[in-house]
Amino acid sequence: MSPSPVHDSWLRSLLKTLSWRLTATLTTIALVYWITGEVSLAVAAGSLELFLKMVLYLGHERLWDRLSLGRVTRKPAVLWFTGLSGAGKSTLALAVKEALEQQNTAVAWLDGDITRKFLPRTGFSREARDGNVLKAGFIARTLEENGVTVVASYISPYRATRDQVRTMCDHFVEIHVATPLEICEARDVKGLYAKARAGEISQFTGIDDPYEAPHQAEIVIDTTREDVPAAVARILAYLRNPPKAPMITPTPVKTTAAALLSNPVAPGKE
Ligand SMILES: Nc1ncnc2c1ncn2[C@@H]1O[C@H](COP(=O)(O)OS(=O)(=O)O)[C@@H](OP(=O)(O)O)[C@H]1O
Ligand SMILES: Nc1ncnc2c1ncn2[C@@H]1O[C@H](COP(=O)(O)OP(=O)(O)O)[C@@H](O)[C@H]1O
Repeated sequence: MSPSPVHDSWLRSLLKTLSWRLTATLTTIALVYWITGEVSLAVAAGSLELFLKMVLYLGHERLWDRLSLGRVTRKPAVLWFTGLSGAGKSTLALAVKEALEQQNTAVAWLDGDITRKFLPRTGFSREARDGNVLKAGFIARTLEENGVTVVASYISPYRATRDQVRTMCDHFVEIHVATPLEICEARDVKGLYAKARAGEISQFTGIDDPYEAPHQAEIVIDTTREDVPAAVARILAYLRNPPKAPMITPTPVKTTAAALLSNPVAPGKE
């Protein structure tokens, strides 16, 4: 059994000991007085018990803190949201992150719009996107290895690259945000579809760059049919109760940082 990452500090145990002892001792004093009608006996019993049981309780509490028996810990996962620009990846990823935090799950959100600002060589050529997605995948799997569940929202348009990230992670859940192109274009959250149609930006996914939909995503969400709370509930239900046999059995490939660094996106290919 792996050690639990959640532990109580000594101070917390001590405060719990004091608060419990106060409650329990006052109860004892009241009971002894009720049974015997003698104040001095009630106070004597309470005082003896106060010190003896405080020591016993603290020892007992620290012992239980060392045991993982019966502790419910969620296995970390990488929830990979893929889909067209404007499909709803970021909206859903953030909502899932917040829902998991409510359940005291350690969770991190990786989003293309954010990580592109600090990851090197993140253009929109095929090679640059592959590099971008693999780097994000590497960060995701490193977080996962350290007990953090990851919600990642990347267009990640190429099937083979997503499958490569799958092999890097222990528990990869591919979530296809399958909003149709015409809806994404009508939303045009950032005005990028209009620019792409006007020829002001090129290599835009769904317009003049391909999006390869997953063949076997664990979860498919069409945001025209399912609102955010319903989709979040379905994702959480999947995590609570994943299918016994995984739909896809990847061959684990532990891509190392060194391997990623030795295969960078060639400068000028962005
Ligand atoms: N040419 C082109 N194609 C697609 N997207 C473009 C492009 N230029 C800029 N953007 C903006 O970049 C965001 C996509 O970044 P990603 O890191 O998710 O892309 S990828 O996975 O590497 O393909 C994407 O964000 P989302 O709309 O949140 O998906 C766009 O805002
Ligand atoms: N059911 C839904 N799920 C997610 N987003 C939705 C849904 N219905 C409407 N939207 C809207 O669609 C837009 C999706 O934008 P965003 O999450 O930034 O997409 P992406 O990250 O895929 O580019 C947001 O304005 C969001 O409010």
